[in-house]
Amino acid sequence: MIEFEHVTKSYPDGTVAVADFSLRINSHRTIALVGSSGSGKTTLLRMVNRMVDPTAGRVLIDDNDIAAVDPVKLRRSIGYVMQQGGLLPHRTVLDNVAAVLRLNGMAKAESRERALTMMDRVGLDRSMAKRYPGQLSGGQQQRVGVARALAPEPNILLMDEPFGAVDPIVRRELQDELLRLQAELGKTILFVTHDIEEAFRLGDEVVILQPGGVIAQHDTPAEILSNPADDFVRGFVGSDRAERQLRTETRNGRTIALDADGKPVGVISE
Ligand SMILES: Nc1ncnc2c1ncn2[C@@H]1O[C@H](COP(=O)(O)OP(=O)(O)OP(=O)(O)O)[C@@H](O)[C@H]1O
Repeated sequence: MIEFEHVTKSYPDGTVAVADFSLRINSHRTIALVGSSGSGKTTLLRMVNRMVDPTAGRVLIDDNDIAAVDPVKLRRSIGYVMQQGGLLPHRTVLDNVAAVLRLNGMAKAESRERALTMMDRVGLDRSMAKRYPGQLSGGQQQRVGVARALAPEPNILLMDEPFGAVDPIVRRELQDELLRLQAELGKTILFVTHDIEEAFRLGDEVVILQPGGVIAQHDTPAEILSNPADDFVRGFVGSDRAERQLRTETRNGRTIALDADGKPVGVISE
């Protein structure tokens, strides 16, 4: 369990990135933090592995205040996937995936074996192991990033816009892959995105942020769509948009879903 208790982060230049933010994240859940640029998402995520320390308030993991935990040790125990993958360009894929294992003192042969298994897990062919990150597609690089984060078997996975830089089709594939992995692994995932569709697809719960890390709504996707807290949320999730306003119609004996413009978007299965 991760708990933010009244955390504030102000930077020396006076910017208050997050003010009095509280949130409890239960274990084995995927929480999507979504908000526009500058709403404090990255700041909050980085508080969990102490890449950012709050100026006030506390962050607890399993009831322990992480301010008392050595930051390097903490970072090695928590998976972290960044937008651009953050891979080491002059190290092979295999060495990238094995990097934290080696830092944690695992023997070379064992770490390489574990790294290959992780590559299998995330759907990367073993033939990629000897390549360098620059020789991979954007989607493959993100898979390497996920494999590397998962290799030390962390309980917590932090993901900061991990699929933001890939095209929509690959993005969808990577989202599916993450859903599949999560069903298998049951990690506690904190996922940052500015894309509400992605948040709804991946999050068991979604936290919609306003600037300053103010929580506009924290709920399940279904609850947010059916019961938006206010106009800000309504606008953010686009519940007034034509593609969200679905109606059904029966054609050729089947029930199809149409958006507000009458465009068919799917079939209702009985
Ligand atoms: N080192 C820093 N010094 C001063 N201000 C900062 C610093 N880092 C972040 N900020 C400010 O804090 C606020 C929140 O930034 P943060 O990166 O957490 O937002 P975000 O929601 O992740 O944005 P994005 O989606 O653009 O990444 C912004 O106004 C940003 O300019």
